[in-house]
Amino acid sequence: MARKPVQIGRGAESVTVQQLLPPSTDRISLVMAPAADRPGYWGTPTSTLDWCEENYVVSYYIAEFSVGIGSWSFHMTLQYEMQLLDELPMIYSCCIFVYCLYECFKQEHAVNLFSVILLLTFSVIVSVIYLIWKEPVFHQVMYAILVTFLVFRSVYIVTWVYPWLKALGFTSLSVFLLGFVLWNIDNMMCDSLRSARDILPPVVGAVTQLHAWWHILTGLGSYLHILLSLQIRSTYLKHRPKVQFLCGVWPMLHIESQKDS
Ligand SMILES: CCCCCCCC/C=C\CCCCCCCC(=O)N[C@@H](CO)[C@H](O)/C=C/CCCCCCCCCCCCC
Ligand SMILES: [Ca+2]
Ligand SMILES: [Zn+2]
Repeated sequence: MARKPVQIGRGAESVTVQQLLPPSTDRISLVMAPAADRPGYWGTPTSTLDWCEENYVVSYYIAEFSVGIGSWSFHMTLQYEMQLLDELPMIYSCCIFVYCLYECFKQEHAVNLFSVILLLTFSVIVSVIYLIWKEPVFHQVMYAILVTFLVFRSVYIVTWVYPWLKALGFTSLSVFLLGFVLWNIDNMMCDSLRSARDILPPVVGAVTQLHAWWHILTGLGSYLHILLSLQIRSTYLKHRPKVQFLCGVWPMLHIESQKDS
């Protein structure tokens, strides 16, 4: 698991071990031992998770560099409210993707009220439980369940319905799973990674921020998964979708306008 903030005391009066040390200790520790967290603008972390990336080492205002508005606010501040902005939308967006992929072979404009209510209820229950029981593993398991539903449905569709979409489906899955592997290594081998960063040149050290790779790879994997969902749905609706590569590298979906058909 990611490290939980080491805290002395509770609430507003609490301080981290690092804050009790004189500023010079911080600098010495950079040479003598794995780089340590520093105090920063946003105060003591109140989030229930604190990732392996050393806090406030690059900027006094940013605890951890990251991506996306919710994730960026969480990593920048390590405040509990911002953590919710990062984590709860994962559940909501994943529920939307589950709905799309399980309802993709329905007529245009059809709405399955039962699925909508089921997924809405799931989202509300997960949110309420997570607001009361601040256990990150609970959120992670709920998210993993939703991703597993997506994986099984995608594998079914690319195996039995549209086999020509196998490459896209399995690329999306592999990229996402590679991100998950790196996320686990970052959590389990944090001390070794921090020690390595102490002796590596800064640019090489930055590449060992595996949580950042998790964000890059899940971002890419999710993008490819959305592309796959769009392909499936528009193929079903006979819109003749085609994956085209912007500048020869970036995959995008091209759908011919209705009057061309
Ligand atoms: C067939 C391909 C499947 C791809 C699925 C794509 C699903 C996309 C769904 C939502 C997109 C949002 C993802 C962005 C997440 C950004 C937020 C984030 O990473 N926050 C972290 C902190 O910054 C957060 O705390 C991390 C939580 C990690 C939870 C780990 C979940 C485990 C995933 C399990 C995968 C199981 C695969 C099972 C295969 C059978
Ligand atoms: Ca950290
Ligand atoms: Zn993150």
